[in-house]
Amino acid sequence: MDRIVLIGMMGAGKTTIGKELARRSGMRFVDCDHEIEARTGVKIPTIFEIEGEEGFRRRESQVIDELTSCDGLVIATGGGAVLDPGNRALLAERAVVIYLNVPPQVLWERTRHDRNRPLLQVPNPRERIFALHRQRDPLYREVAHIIVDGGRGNPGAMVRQIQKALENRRTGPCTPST
Ligand SMILES: Nc1ncnc2c1ncn2[C@@H]1O[C@H](COP(=O)(O)OP(=O)(O)OP(=O)(O)O)[C@@H](O)[C@H]1O
Ligand SMILES: O=C(O)C1=C[C@@H](O)[C@@H](O)[C@H](O)C1
Ligand SMILES: [Mg+2]
Repeated sequence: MDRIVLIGMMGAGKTTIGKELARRSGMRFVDCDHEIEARTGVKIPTIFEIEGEEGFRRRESQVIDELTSCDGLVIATGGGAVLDPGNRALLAERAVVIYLNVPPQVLWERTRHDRNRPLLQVPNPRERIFALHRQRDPLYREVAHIIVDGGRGNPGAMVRQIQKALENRRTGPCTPST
């Protein structure tokens, strides 16, 4: 299937890894968050302010439906894309879904200085990351065809690991001939 979707928490590396994976695979990279910002002409925190999380999620589902209908794309989803059962079904059916699994402490270290994540604008953002991770980890696993440990290793090494896993899916794991 000529369509790859990256899922995982805020800060898991979906944008970083997705861009590099697309470059090396001769595919086009698209980021659902950026697509929503381009269509609305405002940043995500502004959408949350005006339309609430519910309004943002409606836009997110629309973009997921459209992008997963196009071929040749590496798609980075927003961290909450798997919350909606309809999104989960579309993703699992239409794409090879890769979960970038990163421990919450690492996610916290990567996102702590970023102001562009409305769900982290709370008195204790670290606790929030841990809670979101507990809630979402089972959903990411439910949808994923491939799970990669994204907490260690530089992005280049992770992309190679993903390419190998994709190749194994296509051809089956290599078994020694007797
Ligand atoms: N494998 C990695 N090793 C070290 N740092 C990384 C790795 N992957 C990403 N990072 C860094 O972590 C930060 C978050 O990465 P990125 O923006 O790609 O995450 P994301 O999953 O797209 O987050 P969001 O859901 O908020 O868009 C960036 O500063 C990036 O440089
Ligand atoms: O984890 C989430 O629910 C979110 C993650 C970001 O990618 C954005 O999609 C938005 O900030 C919501
Ligand atoms: Mg991103």
